[in-house]
Amino acid sequence: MIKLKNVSKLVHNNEILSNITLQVEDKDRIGIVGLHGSGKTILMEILAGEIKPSSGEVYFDVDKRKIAYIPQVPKFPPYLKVKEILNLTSLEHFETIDLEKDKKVKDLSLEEKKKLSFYLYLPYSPKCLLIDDFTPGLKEIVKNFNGCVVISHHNLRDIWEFINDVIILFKGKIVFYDKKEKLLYKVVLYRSNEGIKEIWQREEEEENIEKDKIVEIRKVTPDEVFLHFYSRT
Ligand SMILES: Nc1ncnc2c1ncn2[C@@H]1O[C@H](COP(=O)(O)OP(=O)(O)OP(=O)(O)O)[C@@H](O)[C@H]1O
Repeated sequence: MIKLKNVSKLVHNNEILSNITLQVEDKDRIGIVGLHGSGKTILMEILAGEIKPSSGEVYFDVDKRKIAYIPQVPKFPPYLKVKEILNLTSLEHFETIDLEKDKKVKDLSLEEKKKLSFYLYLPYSPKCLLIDDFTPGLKEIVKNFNGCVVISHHNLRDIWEFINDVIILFKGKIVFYDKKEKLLYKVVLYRSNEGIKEIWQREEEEENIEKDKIVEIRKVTPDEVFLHFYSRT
């Protein structure tokens, strides 16, 4: 549905995305995680067709109006009321929308602005949902969305239940792109001549330390794995 091939982005001569290749298919649910400044927003803007890369190719095999893109901080005229914005669309059943219709944009929380952003796409029956920086209040929207989903966030914990695949960005590069289960690890603590040491292993692997040397086996969270292997300089 959306494909990026060898995409890079320069801003003021700094390469803030490098050689990104990825593919979002109809039923994919992808989480994009990375530390602050790793390039998540720029990548989401490219996936949404909002900005163009400096080099590489972007293919959209979908009507772009059907890509519901929820920016990190959606912008609407501050003094318009929710109902005035909804009136600009061909949306018919406002009553199903869980926002106060008489509230002005300036009085909405960030989460409410994100929801409003999503509702504006409803008349187009969106096929793909892109959320830049997930917030918990969007949970129901994500769960019930029928189509591809790409969510960026700075940790895996908050988005784990909604995604199947994970992309980890580090300094503008993809350093991990696979099924989320590949991030399930355990730490084996064992006795050695130099004291207690640890080894990180995939959860399903047999411990490759002699049994009588093992002190403890500890499950680690996917976020610990993300920080340990994929976010170090
Ligand atoms: N318009 C711009 N001009 C200069 N630098 C920019 C611009 N936009 C982004 N950058 C830089 O590009 C890098 C990636 O930014 P981006 O906002 O995509 O990261 P992010 O992963 O979304 O971060 P965060 O988690 O803080 O939202 C950062 O180092 C940022 O400072």
